[in-house]
Amino acid sequence: MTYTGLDLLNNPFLNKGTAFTKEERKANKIEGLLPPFVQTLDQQVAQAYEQYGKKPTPLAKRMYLMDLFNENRTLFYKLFSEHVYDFMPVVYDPTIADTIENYSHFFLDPQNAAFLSIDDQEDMEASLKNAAGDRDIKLIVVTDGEGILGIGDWGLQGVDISVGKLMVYTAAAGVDPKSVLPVVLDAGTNNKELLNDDLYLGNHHERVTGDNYYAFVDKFVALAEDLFPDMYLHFEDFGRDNAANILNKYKDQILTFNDDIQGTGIITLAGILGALNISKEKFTDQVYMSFGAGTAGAGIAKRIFDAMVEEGLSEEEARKHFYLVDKQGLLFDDTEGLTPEQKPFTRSRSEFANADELTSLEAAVKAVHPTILVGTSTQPGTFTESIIKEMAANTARPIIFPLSNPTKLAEAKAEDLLKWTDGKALVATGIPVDPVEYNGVTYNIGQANNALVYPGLGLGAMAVNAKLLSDGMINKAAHSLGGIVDPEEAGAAVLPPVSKLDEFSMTVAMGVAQQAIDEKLTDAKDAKKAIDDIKWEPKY
Ligand SMILES: NC(=O)c1ccc[n+]([C@@H]2O[C@H](COP(=O)([O-])OP(=O)(O)OC[C@H]3O[C@@H](n4cnc5c(N)ncnc54)[C@H](O)[C@@H]3O)[C@@H](O)[C@H]2O)c1
Ligand SMILES: O=C(O)C[C@H](O)C(=O)O
Ligand SMILES: [Mn+2]
Repeated sequence: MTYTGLDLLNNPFLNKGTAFTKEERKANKIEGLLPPFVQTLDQQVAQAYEQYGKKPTPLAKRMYLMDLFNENRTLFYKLFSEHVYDFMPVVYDPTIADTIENYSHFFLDPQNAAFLSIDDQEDMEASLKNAAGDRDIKLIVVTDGEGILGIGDWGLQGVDISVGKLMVYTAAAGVDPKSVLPVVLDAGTNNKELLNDDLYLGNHHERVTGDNYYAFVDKFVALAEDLFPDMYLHFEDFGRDNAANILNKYKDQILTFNDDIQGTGIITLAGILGALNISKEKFTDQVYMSFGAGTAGAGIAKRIFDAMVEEGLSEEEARKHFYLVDKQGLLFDDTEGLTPEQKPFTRSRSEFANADELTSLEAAVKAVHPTILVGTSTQPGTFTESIIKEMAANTARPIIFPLSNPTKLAEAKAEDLLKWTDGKALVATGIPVDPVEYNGVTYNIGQANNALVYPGLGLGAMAVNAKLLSDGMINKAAHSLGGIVDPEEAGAAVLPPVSKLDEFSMTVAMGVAQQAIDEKLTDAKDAKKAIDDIKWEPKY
């Protein structure tokens, strides 16, 4: 289809704004619809960056960038690619949390998303077709908004996480923005604030659950597969009761990925391997404690467990290294309300003289002496000074990752963790953190956020159009992030810096694509060529 006139200027995938040449303006019936001076992309970028710099807050900056995104994707991504480090916390986490909480009130533009309602399922096929238009969709990020970051149920407003995750795919890994589709499944919301808000743009009823909910998800997956057969389907921020069920249902049938379970597992494993490169300790000697054992917490534990088994431990031996702490305290095999994902990692009460007292993180840390403590609890400030000092008293280089997002929910601040452990802690955080000065050393803080890995993983899998996302491909991604940071340098980070996100996304993509070829999950033969062929760059 050829777009001309205002249809062209209003199409963000094709619009070049003031960069349309005189010839293009004539040929496309837009002469006189733009100021006469023809700009280069670089001039447009300079102008946009100047305006960006004048916005007073991260939220104002994000809203300005979203305007740009709505107008002209090429310009948006050119600017983003030149300022990845600065823009990540503005475009993505943590600022995205503010726009999700206020989505209905801020609403201006649907951003080419598909809004699928459980109440209008007969429209689903048309909705997906309408949203795709004449674009060839290769990547969908879908959410139902029930477990947005750690801020809970935001119903339809969660669509912003689908849009935001996709932005990072393009900025980090060069996924063609024309080939992506953000989707929200609106099954209702249990957020009272939204249900009582006349301006809320989603379904004003409680969440539909059980068979009707799963039938809705099934219908979406089947239609999306049918309409877009080469698609990579990324699930994001589903609730704890559904996320793993959905992944388990589809992962052996289609090319699909759950970011909170698998992406977080990969980046946390990579961070632990990075930390052990610094401390020179052995992976299979570690004692792992998870605080918060929901979608992410249990997903991470499973990945670390699988890696220990790959290192040669039997499953039984490996299991002995894991301790999960959730609302109930340390999880035992007879604890009430265990999820299926928690069950493999529960302990027996007979292992402890004081098992009934292990109902808090502090008691569990005292009893177990973990060497690794990962927070995915959504409970801010819960890694207290006394807990961290207790941990540090029993291990030389405690590995401590407070991963709950956004910033206001983090279990601890990196600078406190370093101070409380006299610089010994090996820290990574979920959100970006500036380097910490302590006792004359500059500590770089790794960001253990799945955004460091899902773009490369997805690009690699999409480039070769893999049949499935295998454990081997996932494992390869986790092992692709080493070798970038010099572990001998004082204050070295446990993960590579976000400023090199585009570079190491390619390493991840190459590893993943090659693994798919080796496992015969694709007809492609040449990983590099497949990636070069699919990779998009922002230029006119
Ligand atoms: N850094 C990353 O890449 C990354 C990735 C995914 C999730 N996360 C963060 O992890 C957090 C959890 O996300 P999720 O998707 O697993 O959510 P979830 O709701 O599935 O899990 C949260 C878990 O924490 C538990 N919990 C709540 N209060 C607790 C308490 N007082 N003590 C102990 N446990 C408690 C809940 O029972 C639940 O099991 C969020 O803040 C999210 O932003 C970070
Ligand atoms: O969105 C993020 O920043 C990471 C993660 O997927 C989360 O849910 O917190
Ligand atoms: Mn998430």
